[in-house]
Amino acid sequence: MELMSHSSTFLLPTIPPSPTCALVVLNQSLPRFAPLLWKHAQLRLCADGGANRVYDDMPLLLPHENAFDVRKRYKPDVIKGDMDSIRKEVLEFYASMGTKIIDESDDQDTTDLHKCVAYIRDWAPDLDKSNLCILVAGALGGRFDHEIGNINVLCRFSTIRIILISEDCLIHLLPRTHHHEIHIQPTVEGPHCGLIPIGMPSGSTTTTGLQWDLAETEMKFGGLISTSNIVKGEKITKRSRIIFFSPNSEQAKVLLEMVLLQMAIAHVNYRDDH
Ligand SMILES: Nc1ncnc2c1ncn2[C@@H]1O[C@H](COP(=O)(O)OP(=O)(O)OP(=O)(O)O)[C@@H](O)[C@H]1O
Ligand SMILES: Cc1ncc(C[n+]2csc(CCO)c2C)c(N)n1
Repeated sequence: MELMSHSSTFLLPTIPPSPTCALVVLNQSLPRFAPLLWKHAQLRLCADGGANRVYDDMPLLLPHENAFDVRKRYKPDVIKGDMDSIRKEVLEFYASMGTKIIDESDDQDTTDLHKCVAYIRDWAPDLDKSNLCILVAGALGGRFDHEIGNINVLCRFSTIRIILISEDCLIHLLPRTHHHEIHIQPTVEGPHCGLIPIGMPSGSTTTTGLQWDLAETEMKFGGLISTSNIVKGEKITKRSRIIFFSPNSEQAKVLLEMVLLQMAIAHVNYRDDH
């Protein structure tokens, strides 16, 4: 089974050379490091009411700059959704600046995030999907039905790397088709993390690098799931690693949650000069 590497370099101020990043902004308060994610992304989308958040919150995150200048600079490439949440003035502002508006109000069976991920998938049909990473800002910590809907998008597009990000943590799927190596960025991530089986029990999982490692352990809802786990302390200058083996192809996909260090994120963001 192939090894898949994960590393949240998009949380650091230096631009990572790869992979290609797309950003989707959802309809929740922008995390304070939103300008950094925006800088790293080659394509920026707002899911319906997410456009209100960019319009309202970006100037608040950059209080020393003129609000109109900030709005002009942080112009989404695409606004897509069923358009029942975006304000008229916001729609008109971005439309007049050349943002592509895609109204899919006819589709009331998929979420606005789903619609945006489908757009990104089709945007670069020739791009090797292992080189694409979709960052989703504002995906967690809000309404529970929306949160679960956002997690369901990870499962529906399980061959695409999608990372759901909130102010406090980020989560991504560890597909059962691969072994996984997770590089922790100790200035912004950890030490807490969780491994959560999703969809069905995870028959047998093995990890190294955690305080409570799993050794061919079954995880399932109603049984053991790995919450409040800790990445084993390594020197802060050294990148920590978790190795995660999923040897049983019948087992569930597993969600990895990494807790984000608030202060360090703020520090990264303050140093960001866009
Ligand atoms: N409170 C929330 N928590 C988590 N995600 C959210 C929340 N609100 C919105 N989202 C995400 O942002 C996207 C766009 O939000 P928006 O409010 O425009 O959606 P919506 O479909 O109009 O929601 P609804 O009609 O259920 O209020 C949603 O598809 C969802 O992925
Ligand atoms: C069984 C079922 N439950 C809920 C909805 C409603 N719904 C799901 S996604 C969506 C679009 C939100 O922008 C809406 C309204 C549905 N269609 N089918």
